Amino acid sequence: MEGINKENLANGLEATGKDEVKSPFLIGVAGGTASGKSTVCKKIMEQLGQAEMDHTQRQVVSISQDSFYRELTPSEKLKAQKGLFNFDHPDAFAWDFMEKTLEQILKGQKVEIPSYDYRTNSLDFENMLVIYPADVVLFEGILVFYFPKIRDMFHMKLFVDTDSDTRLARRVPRDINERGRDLDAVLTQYMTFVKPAFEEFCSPTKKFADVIIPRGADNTVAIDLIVQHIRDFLNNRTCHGSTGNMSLCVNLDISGSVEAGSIGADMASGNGTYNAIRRFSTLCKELTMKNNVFFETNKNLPHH
Ligand SMILES: Nc1ncnc2c1ncn2[C@@H]1O[C@H](COP(=O)(O)OP(=O)(O)O)[C@@H](O)[C@H]1O
Ligand SMILES: O=c1ccn([C@@H]2O[C@H](COP(=O)(O)O)[C@@H](O)[C@H]2O)c(=O)[nH]1
Repeated sequence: MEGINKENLANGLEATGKDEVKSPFLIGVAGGTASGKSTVCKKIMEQLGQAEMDHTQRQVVSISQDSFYRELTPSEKLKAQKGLFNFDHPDAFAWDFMEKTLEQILKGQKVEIPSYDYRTNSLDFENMLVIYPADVVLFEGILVFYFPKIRDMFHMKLFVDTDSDTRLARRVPRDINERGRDLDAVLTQYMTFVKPAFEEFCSPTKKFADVIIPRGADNTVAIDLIVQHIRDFLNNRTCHGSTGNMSLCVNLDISGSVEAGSIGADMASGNGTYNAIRRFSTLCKELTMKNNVFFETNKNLPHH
C-alpha cells in the first residue's frame, strides 16, 4: 500500500500532500456462521450511540463481508438455487474488491458497496450501501481473517466464539425466517458445506485474533470493555488529533498488576498506537474479574 503503513494508520493520519486525511481504526470481527458477529457489532454501535445516528454522521460504522461475495456464473447460480453452491469457501468471495475497498476506507475515502440478497443469492447493485469516512470501522464476516493481505489491515482482531450447537440452533430459524430457506435445505447446506468449511477455513483463523469473545453478544463484560476502548479512542482523536490512544494509559490503570506505564512508554518512544493496542489486548487477556472470566486467553499471541 503506497504511502500507508500500520503506524500512520493507527495514529489516524495519512499525509496526502498538504491535507491531512483521517484514517479509521479498523477492527475485524470474525467467527462462525450465526455466532453473533453482526449482533456484537450492533451492540457496540448502540452502546456508542451510533445506531440511531444518521449514517452520514457516524463515527463508527459496521460493514459485512457479505457485500463482497463474488457474482456467480449462470451455472453457479443454478447450483446456488438448489443449495449446491459452497458459500463458505474462500473462493466464494471477491477478495480483490474487498482489499481495494478496505484500502480506500483506510485512506479515509467514501466507498459504495452492494448489499447482499440472501433470497436470490446475489449482490444487489440497486441498493448500494454508502460508507462515509468514519473514525472506527468494524468489518465482520466468517472469513475476514483468512487472507493475510486483508488480515494484516486490521488494527484489532476480534473472534466471536459461540459453540456450534448454539450456532446451528440460531442459523436454522434465521435462514428460514429471514433468508427464505426451508428446513431441509438449511440442514443439507449446513452438513455439506457450512460445517466442513468452518472447520477448514474459519476456525483456524481464531489463532489470529487479539481478543476472543466467548458467547458473543451475551458476553456483556467483553462488549463493555471493547466499547470503552473505542470511546477512549474517539475521545482522544477529538481531543488530541494524531496523538491517538493516550487515554489507554489512564483507563487501563485499574489494577496494580496492569502495566499502564508500558503503554505510555510505547507512545512516548514513538512505537505508536499499534503497539499500545497490542498491549491493551494482551492486558485484556490477563485481566480476570472475580468469578467472571470474560476473555479467553489466546495462547497463540506472541509475547510483547
Ligand atoms: N446472544 C444471542 N442470544 C440469542 N440470539 C442471538 C444472540 N446473538 C445472535 N442471536 C441471533 O442469532 C442469529 C445470528 O446472529 P448474527 O448476529 O446475525 O450472527 P452472525 O452475524 O455471526 O451470522 C440472529 O437471528 C440473531 O438475532
Ligand atoms: O447466498 C448465500 C450467501 C451466504 N450464505 C451463508 O451465509 C453465511 C455467512 O453469513 P453469516 O451472517 O456469517 O451467517 C455462510 O455460512 C453462508 O453459508 C448463504 O446461505 N447463502
